[in-house]
Amino acid sequence: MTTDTTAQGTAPDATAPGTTVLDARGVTMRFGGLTAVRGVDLTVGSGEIVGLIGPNGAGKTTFFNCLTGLYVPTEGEVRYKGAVLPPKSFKVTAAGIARTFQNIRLFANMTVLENVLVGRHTRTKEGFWSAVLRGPGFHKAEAASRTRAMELLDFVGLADKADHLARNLPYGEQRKLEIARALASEPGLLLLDEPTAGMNPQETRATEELVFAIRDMGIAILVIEHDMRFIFNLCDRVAVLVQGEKLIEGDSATVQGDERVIAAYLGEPFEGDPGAEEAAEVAQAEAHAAGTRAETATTKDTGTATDTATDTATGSTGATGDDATPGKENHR
Ligand SMILES: Nc1ncnc2c1ncn2[C@@H]1O[C@H](COP(=O)(O)OP(=O)(O)OP(=O)(O)O)[C@@H](O)[C@H]1O
Repeated sequence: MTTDTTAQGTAPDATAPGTTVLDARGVTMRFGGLTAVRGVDLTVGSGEIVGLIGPNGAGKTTFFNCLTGLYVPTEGEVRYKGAVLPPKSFKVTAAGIARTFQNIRLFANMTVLENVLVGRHTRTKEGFWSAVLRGPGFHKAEAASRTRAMELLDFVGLADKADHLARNLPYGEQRKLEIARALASEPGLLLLDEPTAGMNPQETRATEELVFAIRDMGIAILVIEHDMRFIFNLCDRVAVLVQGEKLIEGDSATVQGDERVIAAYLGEPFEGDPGAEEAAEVAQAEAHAAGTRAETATTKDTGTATDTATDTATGSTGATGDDATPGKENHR
């Protein structure tokens, strides 16, 4: 991966230091009777990396969707560089906000380069007739787009795979390609939804470097992630959502030291805490799994390799289904 930001220069939509790039106020999103996000305020300034964390179902992705025009908030307002966001995702992208998705959304049968070129369409001014007639303006614009797309692939470390089909890339590289495609729209704010999900520790570390390099290009970043180490290493500020509401916001030390965050993620729940119910369910599943293992051990005189492998594969937490998927192991 290339992280030499001097080679990449400054992003076209970079903002002067100290400016508020994103200003979300009182964002509420209801789905029928369910309030997924309730009155959330959040700002992201230029040069900042802000983290958004919270247990499963806390409303993080819904909040992201409210920032990108996928959802129109039931209440509240979102401003990007002072202007209220348009209620359509392609207009939000054109305004300068790009995102990646929790579930990778690439064009699997297109090449790596073509995927990045798709991301550039909001930045090319050539119209329909220019494309049909393929005049000099079109060829010039196309060449410029390809050059920029290759620069971005070089930046994320995928230049040598430009001609590969996206579906043939390993999982970690598909995530990088998603980031390159998002950068192709030349954003001033990049929203990353679980960028390290499914990655091994080395890939996670490389992603951390990549995000710092993007920040150094002048792009503000808001990131959702369940990997706490990644978040606290990376972010200038972290906001915690629990049951749709912002529980706390602050620097890494403040958030890590907050007893409600510790209860929701790391330790014992305390009465009335919004994460208490979930933590209690996990504790119950752990107790159940421990009981089952103890019973198995007493009914068998000799342990076998199969027993050990099964215990390891199912995990000591008794996690199944979604909870056992990569990237979900830090949901506590
Ligand atoms: N389109 C929708 N219609 C109805 N309910 C929804 C919709 N999208 C999300 N929800 C609900 O809103 C709540 C918040 O979901 P959301 O996906 O935003 O949480 P999250 O914090 O991103 O969770 P995770 O960490 O598991 O991705 C959940 O109860 C979810 O079931």
